[in-house]
Amino acid sequence: MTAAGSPLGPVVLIGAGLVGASIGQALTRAGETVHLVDANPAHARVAAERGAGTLTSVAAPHEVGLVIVAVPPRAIAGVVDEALDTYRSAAVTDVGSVKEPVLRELMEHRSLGRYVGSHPMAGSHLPGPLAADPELFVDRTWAITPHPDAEPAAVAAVTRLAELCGARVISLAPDEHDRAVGRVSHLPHLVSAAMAGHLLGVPPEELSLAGQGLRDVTRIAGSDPALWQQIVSANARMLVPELRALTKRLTVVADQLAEPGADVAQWLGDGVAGTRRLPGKHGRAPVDYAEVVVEIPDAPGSLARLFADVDAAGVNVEDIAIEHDPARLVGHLRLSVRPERRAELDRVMTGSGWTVRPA
Ligand SMILES: NC(=O)C1=CN([C@@H]2O[C@H](COP(=O)(O)OP(=O)(O)OC[C@H]3O[C@@H](n4cnc5c(N)ncnc54)[C@H](O)[C@@H]3O)[C@@H](O)[C@H]2O)C=CC1
Ligand SMILES: O=C(O)C(=O)Cc1ccc(O)cc1
Repeated sequence: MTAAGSPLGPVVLIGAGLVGASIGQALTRAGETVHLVDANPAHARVAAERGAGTLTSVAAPHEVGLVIVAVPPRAIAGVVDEALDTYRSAAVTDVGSVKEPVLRELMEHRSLGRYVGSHPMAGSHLPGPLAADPELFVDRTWAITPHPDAEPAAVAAVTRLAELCGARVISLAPDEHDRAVGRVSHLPHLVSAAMAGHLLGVPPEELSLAGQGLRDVTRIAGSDPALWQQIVSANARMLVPELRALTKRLTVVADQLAEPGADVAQWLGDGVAGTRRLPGKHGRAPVDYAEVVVEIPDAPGSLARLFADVDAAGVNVEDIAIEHDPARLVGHLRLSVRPERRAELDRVMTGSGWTVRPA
């Protein structure tokens, strides 16, 4: 196993899908040797072609420093179990979205000093190695969930893995982790799926009125249902009470609106207060950014020209979003900037010939 700060040693990555291949790319870029293994040989091949590691098998399994298991949740415990037997001095981690059930299953039949669970809090709605991105984890949180018997060297190796991927590490007990991600990741997924599923009953002529708000709320519902079925069922213990509490919150507003002259300002105000509790960029306090919306023609080179003009304005852009106009061949680029910089960006963009729309 590795000491803090030194190379991880040969790494074996089992599961070269979205998360696995992204980790492989980041580690390979950092100079580590990564051996790729996947039940689907095409995934391993694509991941290798995209710079996630090598398809050659490990010559000396006892020299492997770290094994990373990035397979779907249901397969994790079995694969970790086998990896602990095959790679007899390696630290072994998994990147699954739910930690406690995997630990409980493993603890039933073996000692686990070299196993430390972990979970990078970044992903995509697209599965498989074609969607992999070596930058996926940069500045994102990576939870490490050591159990009481975890060896310090194994914890150090997994911490180093997260750091080499550019992530910020936090350490949590497995069930604390599951409660937290149930609230901030799995419940939002179910809410998004509920809203999107509700659209099945909305006629197409009404859907043509949809704006960015509906797209924002339903974006994550487009993720792989086979993966999410496994995630939410593994974390059902934490999710069921949260779902019931959220259902009550919806019932409150339905009951209020059923009364003539209903006042739901307090209920909506709680929503505003909730958004302000989320940490801002890079974990800093949230800032209310101002927005400048610029119309962009759907033509090659437009975005590059636009960004060159934004750059010339000398205004730091904190976030961007692109919306497509459903009726015309234009897009709207929404630039978030600090409020005191909004007027200057508006002035420079208008002066450079761009159409600035009301935000
Ligand atoms: N998709 C996301 O946004 C995130 C997912 N995760 C977790 O990461 C893990 C992987 O998820 P994704 O990369 O999104 O899935 P994916 O479907 O893109 O990749 C999973 C890979 O594992 C392979 N595989 C399946 N069973 C295997 C086995 N028994 N042995 C070897 N390979 C096997 C599949 O062929 C596939 O290439 C899951 O446990 C998930 O909970 C964690 C953070 C984010
Ligand atoms: O849910 C989120 O906020 C994401 O950014 C994507 C994601 C999906 C599944 C995970 O286990 C972790 C992260």
